[in-house]
Parts: sequence; structure tokens; C-alpha cells
Amino acid sequence: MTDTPHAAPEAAPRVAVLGANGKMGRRAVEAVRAAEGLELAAELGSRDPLTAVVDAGATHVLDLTVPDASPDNVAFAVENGLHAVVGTSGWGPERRVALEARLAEHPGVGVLIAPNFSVGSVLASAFAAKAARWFESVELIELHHPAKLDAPSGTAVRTAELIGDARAAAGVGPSPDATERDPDGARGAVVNGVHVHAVRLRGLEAHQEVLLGGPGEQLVVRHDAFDRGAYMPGVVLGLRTVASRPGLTYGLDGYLDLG
Ligand SMILES: NC(=O)C1=CN([C@@H]2O[C@H](COP(=O)(O)OP(=O)(O)OC[C@H]3O[C@@H](n4cnc5c(N)ncnc54)[C@H](O)[C@@H]3O)[C@@H](O)[C@H]2O)C=CC1
Ligand SMILES: O=C(O)C1=N[C@H](C(=O)O)C[C@H](O)C1
Repeated sequence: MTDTPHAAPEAAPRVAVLGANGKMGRRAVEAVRAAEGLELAAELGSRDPLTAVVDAGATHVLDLTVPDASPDNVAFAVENGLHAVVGTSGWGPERRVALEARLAEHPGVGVLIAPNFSVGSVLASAFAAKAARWFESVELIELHHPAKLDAPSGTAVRTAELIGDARAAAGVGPSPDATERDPDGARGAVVNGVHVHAVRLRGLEAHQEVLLGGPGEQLVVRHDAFDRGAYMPGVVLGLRTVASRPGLTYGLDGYLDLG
């Protein structure tokens, strides 16, 4: 009797966590250790050289650092043929275009930039975008802990991009607004045509409300992350999936079947 041929089992992703001493990084280290089929290869802080990732035999990089450091970290991963899952905020259109150009030279490498790893948050953004064409007005409020470095949040930017694109595709005009004078920017930032307001308050974690207004009614799409555990299933999903999705995926929704 001949042996049945078996495909060689896929090697487990070996994950290097960048920003391992940070609030997200510490939780991610625990999550990677606990996840079946993932191996923790290295934990890097801000003083560790990136070459430690290669020395540790990592196949994947998980970037949970700061917006100023993230592009160089991801570039290093791509140049070394490592897949990258990125939770760090600050990945605007220019950075993404530059990364896509780099990835074109490394066609087997996958990168996921996930402005939010929480499935609830991804669903809330997707639903807000779906609803946005049906309302005259839409504005967004994001509320975070005061240690956050950037405003508006990456999630708010992503949500505004989805909402603005959905409204443009449906031919919906801008939200009505009679404001003539706003010397101090009280109307907030405008991202892709959507007013975005950022609150920083002790006691908060990460929260977002999309306010949708029509004649005589309001719909509020709200998501609350009370604890960083909310992000870990998405982190693990990203790490398990990214190698099978070469190129750049922007948003965890790219890995979810949202219908
Ligand atoms: N995508 C998502 O679901 C989430 C994303 N975030 C984002 O993740 C990032 C990190 O958030 P937190 O952990 O709360 O911040 P944090 O400030 O607690 O941690 C950041 C860590 O990165 C380290 N660091 C800075 N430069 C580094 C480098 N070059 N190499 C290695 N480590 C470096 C810092 O020393 C610090 O320990 C932020 O951009 C935040 O907005 C936060 C929560 C959820
Ligand atoms: O800094 C945070 O805390 C968070 N950052 C991400 C963002 O900028 O959207 C995700 C979440 O909002 C928590």
C-alpha cells in the first residue's frame, strides 16, 4: 500500500510585536501567546533595533507603535519579506500610496492596516456608511482617553472616508450648514466632507458616534470599546490571514464577509 500524499502543513506565523511595552502591545503579546497556531518570535520596544525581528526568525510583524515610527517599521518588514499587521494610526492616503508602491516590488508580501481591530467598531462604521446616503446630515464624534497622540482617530478618518465615498456614489450633497464664522474651528475637522469632532477625556477609552439627521429624526450609530481586549480577536484574525492576502488591505472589513 502506498502512502497517501499529504500537503506540507503551513508553518505557524512567527510574530514580532513592535511596541510590545505599550498598552496595545502588552495585550497583543498575551493574545499571540494564547492563540493556537501563532508563535511569539520577538517583543520590541522603542530602543530595540529592527534587525532583531530578522534575527528572531519572525515571519510576521505586528506594529502597535506611534504614527511617526510606523511607516519605517512597515517598510523594513516589507523589504525583508515579512507580512505586517498594523494597528498604529496615522496611515493617511499618502502613506498608503507609498506603501503600495513598495509592495508592488514584493508581490508575495501582505500588509493589513487596520484602523480598528474591534469587529463591533468595523461593523458600526460599515453600517454608518450604509445609512449615510439616506440622511441629509451626518457628523462624527470620536471620544478617547487623554493619552492619545493623534486626532482625529484613525477609526474616525476611516469611517469618514467610507461615509463620504458612499454619499458621493449616491449623489448626496454636503450636509446643510449655515455657519458663516468659525474662527476657532468649533465645527471640527472636515474629513472627506464629514465634520469630525474629537473629545479627549479622563475616564474614557475609545468611543465613536456617527450622528445622522433627517427631517424630524436622528439615527445615532455608536460604538464603545471599554477595554483593549476588544481588539484582540481582530489582531489574531489579521495575523492568521495576512499571508494569504498579498498586497495592501486597508481595514479589517477586508477580511470579514460583511455582505
Ligand atoms: N487598530 C486598533 O484597533 C487600535 C489602534 N491603536 C493605535 O495603536 C497605537 C498604539 O497605541 P497604544 O498601545 O495605546 O499606545 P502606547 O503609547 O501605550 O504604546 C506605544 C508604544 O510604542 C513604543 N514605540 C514607539 N516607537 C517605537 C518603535 N520605533 N519601535 C518599537 N516601539 C516603539 C512606545 O515606547 C510605546 O511603548 C496608536 O497609534 C493607537 O492609536 C490603539 C488601540 C486600538
Ligand atoms: O489610541 C487609541 O486608543 C485608539 N486608536 C485607534 C484609532 O486611532 O482609531 C483605534 C481606537 O480608536 C483606539
